[in-house]
Amino acid sequence: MNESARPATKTVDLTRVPNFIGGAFVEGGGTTFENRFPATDEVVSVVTEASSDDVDRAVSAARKALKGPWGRMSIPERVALLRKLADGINARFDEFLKAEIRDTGKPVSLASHIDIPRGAANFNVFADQILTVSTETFEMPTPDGAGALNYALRLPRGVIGVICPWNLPLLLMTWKVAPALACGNTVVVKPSEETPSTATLLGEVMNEVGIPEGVYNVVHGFGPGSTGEFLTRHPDVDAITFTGETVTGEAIMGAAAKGVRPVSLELGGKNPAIVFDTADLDKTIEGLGRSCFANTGQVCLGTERVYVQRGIFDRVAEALAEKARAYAFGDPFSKATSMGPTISRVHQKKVLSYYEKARAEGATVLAGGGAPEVDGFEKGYWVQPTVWTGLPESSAVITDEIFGPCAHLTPFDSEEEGVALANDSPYGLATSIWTQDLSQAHRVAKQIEVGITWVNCWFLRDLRTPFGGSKSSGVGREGGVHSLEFYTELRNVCVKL
Ligand SMILES: NC(=O)c1ccc[n+]([C@@H]2O[C@H](COP(=O)([O-])OP(=O)(O)OC[C@H]3O[C@@H](n4cnc5c(N)ncnc54)[C@H](O)[C@@H]3O)[C@@H](O)[C@H]2O)c1
Ligand SMILES: O=C/C=C/C=C(\O)C(=O)O
Repeated sequence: MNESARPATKTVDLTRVPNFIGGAFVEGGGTTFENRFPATDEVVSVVTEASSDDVDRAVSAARKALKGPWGRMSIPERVALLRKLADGINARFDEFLKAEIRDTGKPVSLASHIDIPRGAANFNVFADQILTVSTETFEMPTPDGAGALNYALRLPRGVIGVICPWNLPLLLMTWKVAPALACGNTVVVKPSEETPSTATLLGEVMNEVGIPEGVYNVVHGFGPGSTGEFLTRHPDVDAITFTGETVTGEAIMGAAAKGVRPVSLELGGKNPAIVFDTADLDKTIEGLGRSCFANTGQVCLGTERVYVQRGIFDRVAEALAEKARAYAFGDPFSKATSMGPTISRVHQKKVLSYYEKARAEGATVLAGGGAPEVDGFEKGYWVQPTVWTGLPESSAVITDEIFGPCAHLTPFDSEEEGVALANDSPYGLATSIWTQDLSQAHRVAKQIEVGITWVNCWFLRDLRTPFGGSKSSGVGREGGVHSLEFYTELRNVCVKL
């Protein structure tokens, strides 16, 4: 037991979700708002919104922690605590799992294999990374012949504002918090208003393992005119890392400009898949089935545009439609359920509005196109996995990020045409290329204007690799040493010998 560990606080009451500031759970000074279970529309908790003063207290607690034991810890001491955090989440796996499912409605089969394991693993990934990172030195000659030595110091940036989305709440939050802490920073986290629970529960684990108070803080609320904006405009926040919609990223980049704070932005996408006629059809359909429909299509790396070489178009279209029809809706806590609802009534209506738009524009609906009736869960925010073809590339269904379980298929003839279609988007986050001609794979991968390209696979993640978007899909890269580049600042020291 870490001697600095404080006794575990009583299990936090997630039916009235508090903020977590300076190591203590506190009611927010703002309003309260409801948190609903997306499968039934039932209110599962009330969340206390942080006020501007609460955000200020959280930033002050984070600043103070930098000057306390945390700021004096060695890298091995921080690493030991990061590993305890991973262990602490795993020790309470079922609590995190239940909280994540209640907030998101995602099936237990998904949350238990992706969200919670990765939410814990991220701490070990960056514990490893920080132990092996090096800096640089240069010897230089000087006129007097004695020379000089230059060496770089890698220092924490300070207080990091962390703003998270609702689609992979724990995973995407610790994807930022883990490297931030590994580098010796402190954080103020603003979870999505849709998914407050797991970030709050992590506060308890922070106390259990002995993370000093103020290192990790959680403030709940919304964006504009609320907690998110209070945080990004707070003058004592040294850097901001954000994952969410592109339009939000633009607002946050603007807020960060005052005080010249660095930002890391992981933003929206409208990801293409390019299927060549040499593709292995079984592997391609398995991969596209996941990339189009996983997490009810609420994955930033997911596919919403599928370009298929004409010779195999009909086979791919029918096989993908069959995949869409095979999903089982139902109780997210049941292992038999393979697709959950969307996150909210608002998002469900957004997705269904595109389904209507496609129908109105004369799309051929190969599968889905509406909302399913789910026995016992009639009030849930359900949408059908949907496959279309026949729309012009100018359709909003093909240009806008829908963030639902839907994809439009377009045939193409030449490789050049396939590449041009895939690149015809202001977004540039991810793509997948399906071909057994690996020369073609390498040639095409170099031309697609995205941050991440998968060949004959999807969402295969080596966490040491650079992760991020090009064009309107982001600024910067996180993952491996790239996260350390964002969460530290390099200082060069030149010593005259
Ligand atoms: N690139 C990636 O790695 C990645 C990963 C997951 C999700 N996303 C994107 O996130 C979006 C879905 O998530 P979302 O709906 O939660 O995104 P969102 O932009 O609506 O909200 C994200 C977070 O930002 C906060 N926020 C909103 N406006 C703000 C403002 N003006 N100032 C400060 N904070 C503000 C929200 O409260 C929330 O916590 C999709 O576009 C998806 O593509 C991207
Ligand atoms: O919805 C977006 C998913 C992002 C996934 C990661 O950031 C990751 O796998 O580290």
